[in-house]
Amino acid sequence: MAGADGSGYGLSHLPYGVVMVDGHPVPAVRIGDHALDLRACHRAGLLPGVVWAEHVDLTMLMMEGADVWAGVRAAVTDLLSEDGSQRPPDGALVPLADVAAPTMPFTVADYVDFYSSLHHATNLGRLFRPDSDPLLPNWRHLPVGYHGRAGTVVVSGTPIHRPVGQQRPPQPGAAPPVGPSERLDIELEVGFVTGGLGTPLGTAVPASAAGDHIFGIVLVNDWSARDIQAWEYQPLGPFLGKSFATSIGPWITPLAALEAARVAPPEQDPPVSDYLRVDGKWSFDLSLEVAITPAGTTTEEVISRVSFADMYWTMPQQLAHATVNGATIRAGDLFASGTVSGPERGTEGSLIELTMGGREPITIAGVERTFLQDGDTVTLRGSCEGVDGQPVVLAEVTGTILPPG
Ligand SMILES: O=C(O)/C=C/C(=O)CC(=O)CC(=O)O
Ligand SMILES: [Ca+2]
Ligand SMILES: [Mg+2]
Repeated sequence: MAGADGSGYGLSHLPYGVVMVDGHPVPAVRIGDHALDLRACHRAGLLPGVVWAEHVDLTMLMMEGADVWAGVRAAVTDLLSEDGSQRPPDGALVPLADVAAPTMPFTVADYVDFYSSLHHATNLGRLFRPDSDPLLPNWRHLPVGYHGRAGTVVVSGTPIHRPVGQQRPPQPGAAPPVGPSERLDIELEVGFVTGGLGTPLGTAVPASAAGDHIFGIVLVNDWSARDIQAWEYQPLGPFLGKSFATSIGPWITPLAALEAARVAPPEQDPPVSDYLRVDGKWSFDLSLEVAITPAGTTTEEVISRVSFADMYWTMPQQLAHATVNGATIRAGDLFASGTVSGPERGTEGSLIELTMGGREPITIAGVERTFLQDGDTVTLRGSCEGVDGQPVVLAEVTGTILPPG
């Protein structure tokens, strides 16, 4: 479509989301600064699949499975191409400025967060467990993860209340204080969302079949209260320190839009178990960044830039691992990568790393920070190249910190 080239939302991208049409949420595809109303296109008989387009979000499109996703993408590409065989129905192309704020694009079924960056795991191991090896013995053998809270996954733009919780006592044996987190942090992550009718209980998804199950990807901010986390997490892992909110982008980038960004994953040493072996270019060369606008200013500064390409564990390995015990996956399951950090200073995906555990404040837009203050706004961004050489811009994820609710 005219004007979409160069915007990050051209014909080679076509991410899925939900927009409000006459006060009703409808599935849509973003093209430039417009949304294509997929319900209107489906009602006009222009898109495959059965009833998904009448649903309030993308969950039923996700359930339709990979053949319908490919068919919808081909049909939408044709509708939006200058030389396509069909035109969108009248009124189906809506300026984004005319639709309400970003809407949650799907109903999150289950939410898992991995820990797949070697650099992040090493940095956090040093900070949380200074007296042991930073990487625990399992780390290079399986993609470590935890189950998060699906109901508190929110769309970009949702304000985030500072969590209250129990924290480590000032000295051993003293009562733990309860109060607002003073070490509120972010985690820069990339998540993938699965689709299909659901796998039967007791069956595993082979790593080689992952592509059939992955609907698309979104940027994720796994907000983390480090003081609550540090006191609660042993022996069962993060709980309330991360369950208060997780933010995702409003537009889901289809896997098909990432073909030109595929790169070979880093070599894994020692070799992994058979069920975790996967061939092909399953890493993605996405350029990611974290920007903060400190409270009381209007100036945003980028505090970290990192590539997603050298994550140690890949999406097919994460999916194969999450199901090797026979656990099911469903449409709308969200699997986040874990914090994306690189090896150098300035490539860390969290404040706890950027500030060495809060010991070395950084200056953001002229303001000193260790952890987040009320009124700070955090924005995550990501992009790569599309198959036509045009940019593919992942929907940004933003959130402003509010005092405890
Ligand atoms: O090492 C730890 O105990 C804690 C790690 C995290 O907080 C990170 C986490 O949520 C997983 C990730 O984002 O990589
Ligand atoms: Ca995380
Ligand atoms: Mg979270």
